Amino acid sequence: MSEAESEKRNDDDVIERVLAGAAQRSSGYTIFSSGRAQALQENSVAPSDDADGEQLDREDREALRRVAGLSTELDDVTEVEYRQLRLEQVVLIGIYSQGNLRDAENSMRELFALAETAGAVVLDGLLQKRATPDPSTYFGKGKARELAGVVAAVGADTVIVDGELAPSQRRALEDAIKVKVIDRTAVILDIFSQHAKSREGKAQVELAQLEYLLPRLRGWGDSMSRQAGGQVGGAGAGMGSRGPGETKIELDRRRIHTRMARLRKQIKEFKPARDAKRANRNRFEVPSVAIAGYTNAGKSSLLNRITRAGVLVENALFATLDATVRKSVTEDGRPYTLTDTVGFVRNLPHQLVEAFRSTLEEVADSDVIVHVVDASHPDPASQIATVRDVIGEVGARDLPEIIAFNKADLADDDQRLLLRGLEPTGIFVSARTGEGIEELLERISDLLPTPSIELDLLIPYDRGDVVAMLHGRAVIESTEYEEGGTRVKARVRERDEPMLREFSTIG
Ligand SMILES: Nc1nc2c(ncn2[C@@H]2O[C@H](COP(=O)(O)OP(=O)(O)OP(=O)(O)O)[C@@H](O)[C@H]2O)c(=O)[nH]1
Ligand SMILES: [Mg+2]
Repeated sequence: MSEAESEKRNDDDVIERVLAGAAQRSSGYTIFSSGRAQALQENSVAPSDDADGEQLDREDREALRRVAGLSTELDDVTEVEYRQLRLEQVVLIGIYSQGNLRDAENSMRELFALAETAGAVVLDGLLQKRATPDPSTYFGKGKARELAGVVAAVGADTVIVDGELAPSQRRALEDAIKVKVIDRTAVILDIFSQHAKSREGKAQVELAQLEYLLPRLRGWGDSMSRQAGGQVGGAGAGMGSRGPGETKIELDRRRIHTRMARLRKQIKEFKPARDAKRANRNRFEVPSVAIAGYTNAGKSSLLNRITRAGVLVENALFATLDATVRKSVTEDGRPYTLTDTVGFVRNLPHQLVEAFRSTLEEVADSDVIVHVVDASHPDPASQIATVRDVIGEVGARDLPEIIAFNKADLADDDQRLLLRGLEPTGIFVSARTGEGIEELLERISDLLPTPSIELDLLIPYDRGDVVAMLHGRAVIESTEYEEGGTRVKARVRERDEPMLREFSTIG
């Protein structure tokens, strides 16, 4: 089989897989074991803080053990274009420049957690000092060769780059190190595709995957059409560029475009239902609290602690991908909703920012934002900044925000001091020990819009809807059943008062 033919076949597999993927992905297997979850929290393979690139390199290599017999054969390298990470043995690579080593290390740690979450086993992590990525091979030719040695030595079958790779960079790097190479975006997309539950979520993730895949279709026709460089139609492309490869790629492109169009249409069709749901909530105006924050900060755990809702908690990134709404009441009996949201992450692939705008819109709609921050994280400031950026993007910047430093049980005095400095009004809480939860609830209660208008109402028995509405949005002080209907004493919000006037027994 010629090279072009084999690539063609491979493209075929890939496209089939992505297009058919949604169904398989929903089959609901669990990929997290408690053992791995532990490793995430400990950051056991993560580089130490004061190391430079060389040390990191050495230390990590010494700490590694190769799992025999599991490495993938080299033949597989070109086999899969859109790669799935599951259970792959990976080496992480990244670059850092003068003065941002710490940042690069933190980002690397996060990539480590992302890779584990996607189901890969991380064998090594390497950071190279260079101001900008090499345009052709990302790492530069010499370093790429060294990397090839490390990869072979530890028996990795995949390299993950902490950054975004141009399709051509990825190809060149792959040719140099002889194993498949993927970037951070691909890892995040993979996690999202494994975790999306709702039909809308799945459609959005698939769309994002196809968007990502499209410019990365590898094949003869692809490189040829690039050579033809901007000439119109096929006519100027010249001899040899109109082979079966090109036809095939074009065909695939068309199929992908068709599929994408259908997904976009589907997603559009979900919108009215979502808006109706939201409008309904607005009509009944139960005040709402959104729990937002960086991925793995403990948002779902906090929601569980508050409502005992049993929301999926996992020591993994992006455990929550669909917004979960729970009801709660304040001390003085005012009902409100609590919404768990998808976690934020830096460099969220732009395809996904758009895709998850819908979940984030929940945040923009809320009355109060509880911004959960992992108190045990080495770089809380940049996590806070990332989350605030996204909050701003969805137009929720002016909403009251409560900073909750979660995992306070893991923060020592120094860390607490540092966090205090960052956010003097932040509350230390722990979903695990229960520390600070009372204070958090009080703060929420203070910030929620309060019903203050006292009403004494007599509601006819055929107006059950009004009674139900009151239960949703007012503080009910007493209910009695009289001859003329239900007598309710309640406190309501100012803006609800006019429509209740007709049932008022006073005035
Ligand atoms: N020690 C400690 N661990 C916590 C605390 N709260 C949460 N965790 C752990 O942190 C991990 C992440 O918790 P989740 O509640 O799933 O975090 P999340 O913010 O909802 O994460 P995503 O949905 O993935 O964005 C889990 O392993 C929790 O057990 C806490 O107060 N203390
Ligand atoms: Mg969660």
